[in-house]
Amino acid sequence: MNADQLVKKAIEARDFAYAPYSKFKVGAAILTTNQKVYSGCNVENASYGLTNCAERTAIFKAVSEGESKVEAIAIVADTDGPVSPCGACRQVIAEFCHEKTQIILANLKGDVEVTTIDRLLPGFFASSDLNK
Ligand SMILES: O=c1ccn([C@H]2C[C@H](O)[C@@H](CO)O2)c(=O)[nH]1
Ligand SMILES: [Zn+2]
Repeated sequence: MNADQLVKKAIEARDFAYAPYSKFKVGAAILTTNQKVYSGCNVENASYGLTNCAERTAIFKAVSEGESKVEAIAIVADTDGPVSPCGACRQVIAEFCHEKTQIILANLKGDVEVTTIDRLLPGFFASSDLNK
């Protein structure tokens, strides 16, 4: 599964976004080190703060099925440039990625930026920071 294919999966997942409040639909798809693919969309709630972003939906689906090593993640929204994941999702991605995990930021126009967690969230809090 290459980057283009993963973006396509994210676009497909975006169609399932439950975003009646913001109307801002987001899709995500991840490829695990075992070559499994999991996708997700944002899921909003009338109690707005309970909203779950697309990236976290996809990652939580994978982890809850025993796949917790992310090799690549694609995120897509209808933005001017490649979508920018929120801070909470950056921290969750950091938990399950490695330093070379491809983080593919895209939009519906076909703009694509491939980046890494060190660029998205420098100095992220990690398990190595615990118990010091
Ligand atoms: O990277 C992002 C940014 C926002 N959202 C969702 C949360 C909310 O449902 C809507 C507007 O913030 O977009 C995501 O799913 N991923
Ligand atoms: Zn988020």
